[in-house]
Amino acid sequence: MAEVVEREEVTLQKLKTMMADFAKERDWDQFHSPRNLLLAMVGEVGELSEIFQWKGEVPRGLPDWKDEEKQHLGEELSDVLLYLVRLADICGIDLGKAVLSKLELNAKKYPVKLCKGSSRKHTEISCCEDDFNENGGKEDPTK
Ligand SMILES: Nc1ccn([C@H]2C[C@H](O)[C@@H](COP(=O)(O)OP(=O)(O)OP(=O)(O)O)O2)c(=O)n1
Repeated sequence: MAEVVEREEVTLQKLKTMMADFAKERDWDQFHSPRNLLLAMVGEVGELSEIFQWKGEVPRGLPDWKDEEKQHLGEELSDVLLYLVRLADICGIDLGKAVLSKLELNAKKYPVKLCKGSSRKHTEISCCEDDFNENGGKEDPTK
């Protein structure tokens, strides 16, 4: 890529621009269609999965992994992120805006008081009184 971004300066916006430049310089816009990018991203998720395949559960921070293995992991995570950023761009989705909205939605779906210490899906969380509407029906916390 033409420009090297300092670590602390990385933003979704910069990654989007760098991927757009990367594709343009190579005349690869023709290949970066939504479907192609989605398949490329899923392929990279597969490569990411392969790193963990057959290892069983591994401790957080991967203390026993070699530097090369961690570097490889960083590369595959990056491939997934780069294709995701590019896919969002090509689809006209503002990923920064979308991800902040999604976090807000997640917080509504999973209120701390109902979810703390539980990994249950939001559809299985029993509603508190506030979540019932005047008809006695269950409010969808996501609406
Ligand atoms: N048409 C393409 C091909 C590649 N890339 C970029 C995005 C990814 O970050 C990386 C993917 O490159 P490879 O397909 O070579 O995949 P890997 O880097 O995983 O290499 P390998 O499959 O040999 O492990 O390059 C891209 O934007 N558009």
